[in-house]
Amino acid sequence: MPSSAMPATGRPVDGHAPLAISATRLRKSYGDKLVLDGIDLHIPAGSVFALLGPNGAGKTTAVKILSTLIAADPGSGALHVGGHDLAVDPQAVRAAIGVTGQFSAVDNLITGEENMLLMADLHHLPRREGRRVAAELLERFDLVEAASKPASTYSGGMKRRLDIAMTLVGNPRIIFLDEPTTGLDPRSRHNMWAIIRGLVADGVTVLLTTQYLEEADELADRIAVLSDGRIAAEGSAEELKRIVPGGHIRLRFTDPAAYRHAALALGEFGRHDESLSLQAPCDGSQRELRSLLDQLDAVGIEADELTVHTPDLDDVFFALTGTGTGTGTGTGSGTGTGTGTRLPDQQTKETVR
Ligand SMILES: Nc1ncnc2c1ncn2[C@@H]1O[C@H](COP(=O)(O)OP(=O)(O)OP(=O)(O)O)[C@@H](O)[C@H]1O
Repeated sequence: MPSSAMPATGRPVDGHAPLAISATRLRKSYGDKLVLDGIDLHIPAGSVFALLGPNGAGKTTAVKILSTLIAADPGSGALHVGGHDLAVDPQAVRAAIGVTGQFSAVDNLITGEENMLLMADLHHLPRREGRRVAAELLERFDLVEAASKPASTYSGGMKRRLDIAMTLVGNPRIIFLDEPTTGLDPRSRHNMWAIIRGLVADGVTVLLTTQYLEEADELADRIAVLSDGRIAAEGSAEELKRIVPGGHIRLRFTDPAAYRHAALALGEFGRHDESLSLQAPCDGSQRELRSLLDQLDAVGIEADELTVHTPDLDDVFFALTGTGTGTGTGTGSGTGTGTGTRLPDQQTKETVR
């Protein structure tokens, strides 16, 4: 969507969805450390937007600013959330949003239900309404059985669910989720994804930060890759994957002679002598695959293993940060490894826009 079609007011233009969050030239430094170097974010209502980056990239800082917890630096452009100007009416922004941070808001000393009722009190819900909302959310987040037990006895996944349920007590239409699945096991992570999808189906806008490439790929309509305080690339997962040439076929042999013949037939590229494997660039299309197999057939060689790798977000990240290739993680569908791929902490920047 062109940025000219995205006003900061939250109103729709040219039939586009209204913007739930809009930030221009968002800047933040801590002392002489520049954390956000003038980033732009335009997030349509009812969508999931992922801020993706390694430790220290500035994801939490962006969330803290947009949720009014800390101020942006002077010199930042306009910042609007829920149609409200952060500089003019932070109270209205607070009323429109819910925030689940990396550090849980759950009080471990009281029960899940008491935590929920406390939130209902904070939102000034009448007692009966508070009980109704708490019961509904405990049910929705599969916490009915645990509701009368102290939160200290909950697993990490249960605590995270309670945390989000508490965030929803005020029925926010915009939710910030700061690394919602960090530290969760694969099952809890998938449960959390289902919860997030449910929120979006209800029309809620979600800004989530994550270090997991797979999570952004699974959930987000749009993804911004934060690198060195700037957005190195932004787009849908598919758009981002198109900017990198990560596709290849990997052929593995057990017979060294067959390996050498295949290497000669295919033009000696992508040799890994130790593992007796060859890697040939391929866009994953039937035509390219057939052509490569025809070349092998012509010299009467059969590989013992053949895998097709299509570009995934690993490739995007490595291309954007110039840290090598993310080969070997997305074999087959190219959509991840099942447990989530975490970004490396160290990166160097290479702008690809
Ligand atoms: N209050 C603070 N004072 C000084 N430096 C800070 C402060 N808060 C954050 N930083 C620094 O700003 C940088 C960005 O931190 P931030 O927490 O926004 O990163 P992040 O992308 O959310 O990382 P993580 O995935 O580890 O949470 C880091 O280098 C961090 O050390």
